[in-house]
Amino acid sequence: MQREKEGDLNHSSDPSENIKRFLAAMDDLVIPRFKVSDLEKGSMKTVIDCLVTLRARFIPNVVGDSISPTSLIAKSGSPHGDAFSPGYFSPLPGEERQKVVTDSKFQRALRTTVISEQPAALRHPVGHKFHEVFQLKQGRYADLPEAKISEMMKPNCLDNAPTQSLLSVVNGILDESIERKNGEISNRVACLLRKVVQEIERRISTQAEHLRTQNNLFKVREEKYQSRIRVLEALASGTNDESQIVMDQLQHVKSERVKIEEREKSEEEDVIKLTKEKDHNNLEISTLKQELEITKKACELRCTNMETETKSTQKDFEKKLNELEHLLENSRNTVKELESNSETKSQRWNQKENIYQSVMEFQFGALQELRFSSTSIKQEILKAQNIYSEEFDRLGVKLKVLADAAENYSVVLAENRKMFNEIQDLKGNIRVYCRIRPFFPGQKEKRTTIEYIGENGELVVANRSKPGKEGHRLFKFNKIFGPDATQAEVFSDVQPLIRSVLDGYNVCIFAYGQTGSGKTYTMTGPNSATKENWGVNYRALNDLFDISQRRRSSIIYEMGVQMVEIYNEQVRDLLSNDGSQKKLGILSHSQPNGLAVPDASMQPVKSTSDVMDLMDMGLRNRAVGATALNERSSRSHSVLTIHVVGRDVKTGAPLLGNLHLVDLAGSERVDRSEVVGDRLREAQHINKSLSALGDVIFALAQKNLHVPYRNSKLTQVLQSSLGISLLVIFF
Ligand SMILES: Nc1ncnc2c1ncn2[C@@H]1O[C@H](COP(=O)(O)OP(=O)(O)OP(=O)(O)O)[C@@H](O)[C@H]1O
Repeated sequence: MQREKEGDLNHSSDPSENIKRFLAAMDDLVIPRFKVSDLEKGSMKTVIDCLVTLRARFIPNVVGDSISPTSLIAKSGSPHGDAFSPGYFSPLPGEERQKVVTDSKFQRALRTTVISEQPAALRHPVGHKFHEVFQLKQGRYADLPEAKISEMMKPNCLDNAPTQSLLSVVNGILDESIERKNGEISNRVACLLRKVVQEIERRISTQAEHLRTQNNLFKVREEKYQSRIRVLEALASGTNDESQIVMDQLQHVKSERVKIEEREKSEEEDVIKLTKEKDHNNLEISTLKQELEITKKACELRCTNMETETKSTQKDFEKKLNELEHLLENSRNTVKELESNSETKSQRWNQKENIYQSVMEFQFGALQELRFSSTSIKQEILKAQNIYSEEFDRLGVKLKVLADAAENYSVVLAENRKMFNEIQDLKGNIRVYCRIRPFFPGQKEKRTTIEYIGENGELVVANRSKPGKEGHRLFKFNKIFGPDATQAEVFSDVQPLIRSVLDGYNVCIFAYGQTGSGKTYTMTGPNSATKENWGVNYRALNDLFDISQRRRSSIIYEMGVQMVEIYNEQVRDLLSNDGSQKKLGILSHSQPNGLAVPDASMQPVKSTSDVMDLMDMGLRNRAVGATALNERSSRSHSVLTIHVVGRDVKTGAPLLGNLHLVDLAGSERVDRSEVVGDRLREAQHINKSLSALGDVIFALAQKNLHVPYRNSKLTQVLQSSLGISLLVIFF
């Protein structure tokens, strides 16, 4: 085919040969083909199918009917168009295609006449005759023999004659008649002329018909093309929108590309950085590898050690395993024993279970009884509840009475307090008790000077150096405690006065006597005293806190302690923490709170133990010196003052009371103590202050207007309390 298209010069001039070559080409292309006999029979269906398939193979995009026969003719370009005539390529079916085939033959006839009339005329016998007619141009048509004209007049004789030849015949006849001047034409020529003209007319009408058909076809195709154009236009407009979207996308892609480029740049930088890091890491890895190598070697060494250890351990394990197996054997034996024991135990448990079962049954019976009794108890409880509610009502009434009584209690208490203190007053503001110290071990009791101890405080002391009445002296005291009197008995007479302190009175308790006469013993107690040996101080303080605790619902008390010593007419603080021995000043006028030495430390106390701790501290600080009479003789007055501040809970009225516990210095005569120098001076100060105290007490007892407080530091310190105090003096 290609060769045919390219106008291969080797093609044969024989059409049947050409058809064979065509069919061979079809076989090469594996296209279903027609047979030569089909062409001979005129059956065109297989031929057309073959050609359609061929066309579809080589021109796949062209629809069958879109190719006009003319275009196919032009394409074929073959001068031997019998096998490849335009009609064979036409897709028109049936009659129409047949027409086209016919028309094509006509056209071919016309064309061959116009373009190359000679070869067509040569191929057809009638054409040959027409050639001969044409050759008659030099002769005359009128002179044609009748037989020849008759042959030309035969039907179908002119069918294959070229139209140009026919027209030449007509022209020739007409020219010939014009040349004859008279215009006559023979009948034979006229018949020939008519025949030729009729053939020409027939051909023209056929051509016109064909043109009409073609025109219709073209119209139909035009409409088709128009609709296709519209579709394509629609598609083109759609394509515009799409192209716009594509442009946007392209823009977006460009921006994305820029971003990607930037990212690539940063990634490149990262890559550089990473490469550096990689180098660094590689370096580290190489060092690590070296370390690893070293470690590996060490590990190998360790492994070898461990292997040796493992072997030894394995041996140990094997030994232990043997031991364990032995133990296991023992254990098995034990288990067997235990199993037999457990068997006996289980039998015992079964027995016990039976016992428990019977006990349970008994308990169940008891439970039933308990249930009965609980219901009866419930009833009793209900009864009791009723009784209780009645009782509560009655109690409420009684409680009201009690509340009323409590209202009056504080009034009664105040009255009671007043009466109590009046009784104390009646007993005397100043009480002087005498306590006789027992003989020390080794002293002869026959050498006693005490002749008589009366019931009412009379004491007769014998002075054996003086004869007669002068040898006996009578002393009168509020009470005399004999050598056998206990600490508790001594305190019992003082005890009521402690209560008065909490009622707002000032109480002074002195211990007066010679060195070694038992002042400290009476006031404090012996060294490391037990509760039984406690002196007046401890017992008084204990009572003070006890009573204050009992009264806390009506009066709240706060207590503070001061402890000073008067040594050589100088006042020192015994409770100072810094241990300073600074001299303290004394206020000349009595203060409402009873504080005569304001600069002395005031330590708040909440319990007896607090005070005891402070007293221990004070006693340690107290100046103690040795004399011929007593190794532990104190030559200073110690004054322990408990300041009590009370506040009535209801009224808020304040209460101020002071308790002075005074352990006076030894009152022995100077000549007897056989002291000189500093000791003599100490003794003189002591005697002077004791004498001043005696004067003050005498003036108070006599109720003198003038009381000489200013004669000693001792009386000055106690001035605020001595005037309105209850005084107790122990001799
Ligand atoms: N009633 C008593 N019963 C038993 N022992 C006593 C009694 N009174 C005092 N003593 C003892 O007598 C000794 C002297 O007593 P204490 O120290 O109390 O005398 P003092 O008058 O305080 O002497 P100073 O003036 O030196 O302080 C102490 O050993 C004491 O235990």
